[in-house]
Amino acid sequence: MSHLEMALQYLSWKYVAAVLVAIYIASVQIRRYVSAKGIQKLGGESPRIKTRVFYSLDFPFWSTRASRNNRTVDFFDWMYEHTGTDSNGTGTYTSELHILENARVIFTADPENIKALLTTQFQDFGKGQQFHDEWKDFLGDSIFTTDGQLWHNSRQLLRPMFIREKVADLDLIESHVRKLIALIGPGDGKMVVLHKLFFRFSLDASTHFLFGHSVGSLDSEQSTFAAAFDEVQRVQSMEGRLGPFKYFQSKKSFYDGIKIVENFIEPFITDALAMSPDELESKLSKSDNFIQALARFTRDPKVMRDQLFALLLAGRDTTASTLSWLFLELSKNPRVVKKLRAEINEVLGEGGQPPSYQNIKDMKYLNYTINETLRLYPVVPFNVRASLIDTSLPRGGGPDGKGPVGCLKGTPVGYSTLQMQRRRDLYPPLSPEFPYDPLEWVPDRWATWTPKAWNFIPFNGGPRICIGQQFAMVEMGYTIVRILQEFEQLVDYGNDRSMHTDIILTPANGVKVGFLKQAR
Ligand code: HEM
Repeated sequence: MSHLEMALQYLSWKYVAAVLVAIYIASVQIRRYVSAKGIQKLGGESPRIKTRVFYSLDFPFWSTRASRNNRTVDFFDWMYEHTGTDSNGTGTYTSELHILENARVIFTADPENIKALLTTQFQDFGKGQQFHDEWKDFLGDSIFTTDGQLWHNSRQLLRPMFIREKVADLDLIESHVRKLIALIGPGDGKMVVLHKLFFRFSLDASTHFLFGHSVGSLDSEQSTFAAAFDEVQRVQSMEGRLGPFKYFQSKKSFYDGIKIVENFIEPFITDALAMSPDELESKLSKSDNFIQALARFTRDPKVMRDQLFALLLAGRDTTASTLSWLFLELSKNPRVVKKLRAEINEVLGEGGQPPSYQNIKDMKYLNYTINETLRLYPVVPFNVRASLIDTSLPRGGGPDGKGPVGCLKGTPVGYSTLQMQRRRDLYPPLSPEFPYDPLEWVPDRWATWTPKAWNFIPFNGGPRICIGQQFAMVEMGYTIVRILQEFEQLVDYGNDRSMHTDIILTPANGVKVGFLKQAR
C-alpha cells in the first residue's frame, strides 16, 4: 500500500482537496511575491489595466471582440486612458496587464521605450522563445522568428538580395502594373474594387521577385495560392489574440494552407538546388531570381523554405495595403491627385514615360504622399518583443511614471506604431504655420515638418529595420506613378476609413474607387 493510500485511510477526500487548493493558492502567492520583488528591483510596475473578471480572463475576449468589430484602436485608447494616459500628453502611454496566475504583458506607445526595445537595448529584447514557438509552423527559423546568431545569419543571407540593382528591377514591376491597369478598366469612372486588385498585384510581383515565377493571380480571380496564404495568416493572427484560449481553435485550414503554399514553392527550390554552385555563379546577373541567388548562399531546402515564407509575408500584404490606403485617401483628396500628377508630368513629361529608380527617389511630393500614408496607416500597427534577460524599459514605472519599468526575463512587450504615430502630443500644436491635424491625411505637412527621431517608424528602426524598405518604396512609387499617368481623376464610392487590424492594417471595408481618363 502506498503512503498516499495509507494517508487516505485516515483523511477524507474533502480534506485532501482543501489542502491541495491551499497549497496551490500559497504557491501562486509565493510566485507572485517573488516576481513583484524582482520587478521592483529592476524598476517598477507601470499602471495596471483592470478588467472585470478574476485573473483578467476576460481580456482575450474583449481584445478579440474589438478586433472583430474593427475597434482595436479604440480598445487600445481605452487601455491607456483608463490607466491615466490621455492624448494631451498626460500619462506615460505604457501600461501592463496581469493575466492568469502570474503572467504579465506590458504595452507601450512611448517612443523612448520603443527606441530601447529596437536599438539601445537591442540585446535585452528580441522576438523571444514564445513568439518563435507560436510562429514556427508558419515561418520556421526564418529572419522573422529568431534572435541572436540565428537571426544574424538570416540577415546576412538576405542582405545581398536587396542590393540596389535588385531593388531597381522596374521591368519586373512594369509587367504586373500593365495587367493591373488593364483590370482597372478604360477610365469611365465605373466602380473598381481596388484593394483586391492591389493584393493580387503585389502577390504576383512578390512571387515573381522571389521565385522567378508569378502565381498569376491577376490572370484569374480564383487563386488557390492566395486563398491559402490568407487563411494561414488569419489563423496565425487569431492565435495571438486568443492567448490561453488558442488551443480551442481548429487549425486544420492553417495546415492545409501551409501545404498548398509549400507545394507551390517546392519545385522552385528543387530546381535551384539542382544547379551546382558554379552554375549558379555563372548565371549571376541582374535578372537572376531570388531563389537562385539564395541557393548560392545556402543548400538547405528548409532554410530556403522558411526565408521564402517570411519574405512572402513581409513583401506582399505590406505594399498592397499601403497602396490601398493611399488610393482610398486620394479618392477623397482630388487636390493631392492634381499635385501628384503635376509633379509626374514635370519630371517625366506628358507622354507617359515610365519612371526610373532615380526619378522615383527625386519626386518629393510622391514621397510625402507615401510617408503620410505610412504615418497615419502604418501597415504593421502592433508588434511584440520579449525580454531575453532580466532588464527594464526606461519609462513608465514608479508613482509618477517617469521611472523605469522592470521586466523579468520572458516578459512580452507589445508596442504600437499606429498608436504612437497618432499621438497628438508628439506633434506641434495647431497654428497658422502648422495647420495640419495629426489625425488627418495631409501630405503637404512633410514640406515643413520632419518627425523627431523614433516618432515615425513604419519600417521599424535599429538593427532589425525592414530589409525591404527601399524595395517597397520603389515598388509603391512606381505603381502610383504609372496609375496616375493613365488616369486624371478618381471617384470616391463612399469609402470609409475604419481600420481592420490582423497582422497588418487594412481598410476594413475595402477601397472602391472609380477612375477617369479625363477629369470631368
Ligand atoms: C510598405 C511596405 C513595408 C512596411 C511598412 C514594412 C515594415 C516592416 C516592419 C515594421 C518590420 C519589422 C518587423 C519586426 O521586426 O517585428 C519589417 C521587417 C522586415 N521586412 Fe518589411 N515592410 C514593408 C515591405 C517589405 C518588403 C517589400 C519586403 C521584402 C520583399 C520586406 C521584408 C522585410 C524583412 C525580411 C523583415 C525582417 C527584418 C529583420 O527582422 O531583420 N518588407 N518590415
